[in-house]
Amino acid sequence: MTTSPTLRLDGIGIGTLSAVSLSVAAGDIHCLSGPSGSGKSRLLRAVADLEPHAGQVWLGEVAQSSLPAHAWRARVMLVPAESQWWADSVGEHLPAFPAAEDLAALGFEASVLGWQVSRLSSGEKQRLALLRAIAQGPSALLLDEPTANLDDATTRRVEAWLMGHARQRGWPVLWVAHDPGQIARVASRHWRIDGTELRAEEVAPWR
Ligand SMILES: Nc1ncnc2c1ncn2[C@@H]1O[C@H](COP(=O)(O)OP(=O)(O)OP(=O)(O)O)[C@@H](O)[C@H]1O
Repeated sequence: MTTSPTLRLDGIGIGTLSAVSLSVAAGDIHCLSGPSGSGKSRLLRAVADLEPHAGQVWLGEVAQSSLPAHAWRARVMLVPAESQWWADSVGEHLPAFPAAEDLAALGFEASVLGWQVSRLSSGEKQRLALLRAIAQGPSALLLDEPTANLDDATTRRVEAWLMGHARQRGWPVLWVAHDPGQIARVASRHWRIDGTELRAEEVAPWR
């Protein structure tokens, strides 16, 4: 497998969405928007092999259907809007000690690893879910409104951090976003769900 694969959706059908096709190149970020309930999260779940769907997803030369679901999900990593936590402390969810620069970029010190999950705010959970996802060593990222609970300054920091990692590690990223400003800042392409279809939208020319 190549280290910097393209993520390709080929005729994905799920819920009311039919035959969604798009390609996200390595290191590139595409944003996905659309009205509430239009199917953004379900589309990401289909790409992550968490819901049955029509069509095929490719990561480079590897087809989703050729791998067990857990192996696919380890490569094509979904960070859902609401993260799940199963152990008591933050550190128990991480496979290794995170890089100091990643902790700092997300606004944490190393002591966060000893924090109880029950004390985390929504925004802390959201940032730590991102840290946990990248710690698994994915090859592609699916982000469902990853800054929804964050203030403006923190949002900008998280955007810069994600963009830097996507570029450096060659991840294709599919990112659900509602804010046109965010889409203009992070995305090279913008797809909008319109009924049963996905439409390409202009990305702001001043980007
Ligand atoms: N497993 C399922 N089976 C059937 N319908 C579902 C299932 N999961 C979600 N839905 C429905 O599919 C539609 C799309 O849901 P989805 O969560 O993808 O919306 P969304 O575009 O992400 O919305 P929002 O912006 O509000 O988060 C909704 O009407 C939802 O109720």
